[in-house]
Amino acid sequence: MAASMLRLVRSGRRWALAWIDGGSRERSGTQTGPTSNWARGQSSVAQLSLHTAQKPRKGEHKWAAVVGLEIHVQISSNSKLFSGAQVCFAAPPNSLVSFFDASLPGTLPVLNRRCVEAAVMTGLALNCHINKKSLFDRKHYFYSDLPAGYQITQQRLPIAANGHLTYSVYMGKKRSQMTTKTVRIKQIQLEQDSGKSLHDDLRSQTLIDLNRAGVGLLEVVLEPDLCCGEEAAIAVRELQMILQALGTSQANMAEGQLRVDANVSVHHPGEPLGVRTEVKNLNSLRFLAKAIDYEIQRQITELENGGEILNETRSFDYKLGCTVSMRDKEGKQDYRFMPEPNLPPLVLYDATSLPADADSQQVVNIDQLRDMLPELPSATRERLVQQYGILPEHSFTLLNEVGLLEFFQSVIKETRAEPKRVINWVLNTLLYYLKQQNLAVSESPVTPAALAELLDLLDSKAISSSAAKQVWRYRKKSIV
Ligand SMILES: Nc1ncnc2c1ncn2[C@@H]1O[C@H](COP(=O)(O)OP(=O)(O)OP(=O)(O)O)[C@@H](O)[C@H]1O
Ligand SMILES: [Mg+2]
Ligand SMILES: [Mg+2]
Repeated sequence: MAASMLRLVRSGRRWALAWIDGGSRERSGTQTGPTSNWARGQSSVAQLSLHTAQKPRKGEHKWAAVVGLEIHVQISSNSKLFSGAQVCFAAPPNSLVSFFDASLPGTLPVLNRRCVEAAVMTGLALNCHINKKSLFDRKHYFYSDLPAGYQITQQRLPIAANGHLTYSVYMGKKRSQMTTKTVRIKQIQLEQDSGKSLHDDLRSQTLIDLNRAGVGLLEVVLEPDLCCGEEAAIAVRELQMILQALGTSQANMAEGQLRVDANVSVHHPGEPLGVRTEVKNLNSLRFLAKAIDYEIQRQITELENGGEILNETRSFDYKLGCTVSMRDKEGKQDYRFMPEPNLPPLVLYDATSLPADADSQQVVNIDQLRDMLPELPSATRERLVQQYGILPEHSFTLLNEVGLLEFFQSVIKETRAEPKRVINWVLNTLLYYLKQQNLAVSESPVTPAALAELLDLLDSKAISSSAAKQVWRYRKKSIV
């Protein structure tokens, strides 16, 4: 035991004293021995030891990434969560601000029924338990675009909890096998959005726009069940389609109606989860996937080089393609949660609890909202497979590409050709071409009617398949 040292090492969020002998393996006072999980390397010191002194045995040093998302969804509503001020994207700064939104003393919150209904419908669509009683809390922090100094949210008892979201990914070596996966939903809470800070670098000043202050948000908190950037992006895309089908949010990421905070950690399979970092405010699926994958790689490299992961908040620099530290989270952020004194508990009803003399305008009835749920993307896909005999993976593509399902259905309506032939042309010819040209479906130079006509000619054997391809090439050239 020539070079033994007592070092402070980290295990998850805790610190402990451990012996490091000769840089090979650490021992702690409570758990010793070569097979102890704790000793096998949660800490950065242990990683360093294993890497410098011993060559890892095959398969011993695999890392697993763990990703949990917090998704902020702007509710589609004409007015804000607690005030009558209008909600509108890109209105002139500070033109949509009520006294309450600006936190003038003496103003009180009045809960927006539409936002509550949107939360219940979203919760039902995501297989959540809807709490018939939920509570509002104040979450305090200082930021110049938060005039009250706190955000009203649902910390203790949210409106919905314990749901799940199902999504499908391509797996296998050739990525040809579609697998259905599930991510658990911890909770959905109603909360206020903050205002916006506009930094004017020329004059070294920050301007505040309170139009967004108080807009109703749903925070959808996912359990840490995802494993990489691509999977996270697919799950968020599925959620986005569900919200759009419900009409509870337009969920347009470019307009900030859906923003994601990605929590990322790495650990060795079978060992406790690692320390997480949180990459804030990702507003595109591409950046979400990139930020997560970058962060996973950064953490692995950091740990393998003997460093440690701090529980910190980071942001994604999309120009450089990397994440950068914003602030250390651990210990510093105490939100001093307290019950919101100006809002009573939010009570919802269902058939079993609805009082006989209840005024339907004054109560929110969960069963009534369940009956109003529209067809959700998973059901639409199943219907398409059944109705048209197309492959399940084709039904995914039809829904994923904005406007493609409508295009496909318009062609179907106007042609005698078999749906299977239509789907082949829509996916392999039209979509392939649009992707090459970087065009949206709505920008397609070929209309559904033109494609239907072409497929009719093909169907009636008036033209051969190679002639149809020629017509296609000519048609798109003549229009572009
Ligand atoms: N070890 C971990 N690795 C990756 N993600 C994790 C890990 N532990 C928790 N998470 C994820 O972190 C998120 C925690 O979100 P939550 O809203 O509960 O708390 P918060 O981030 O501390 O608070 P805030 O809302 O202020 O950001 C969840 O999405 C959860 O799945
Ligand atoms: Mg959160
Ligand atoms: Mg968070």
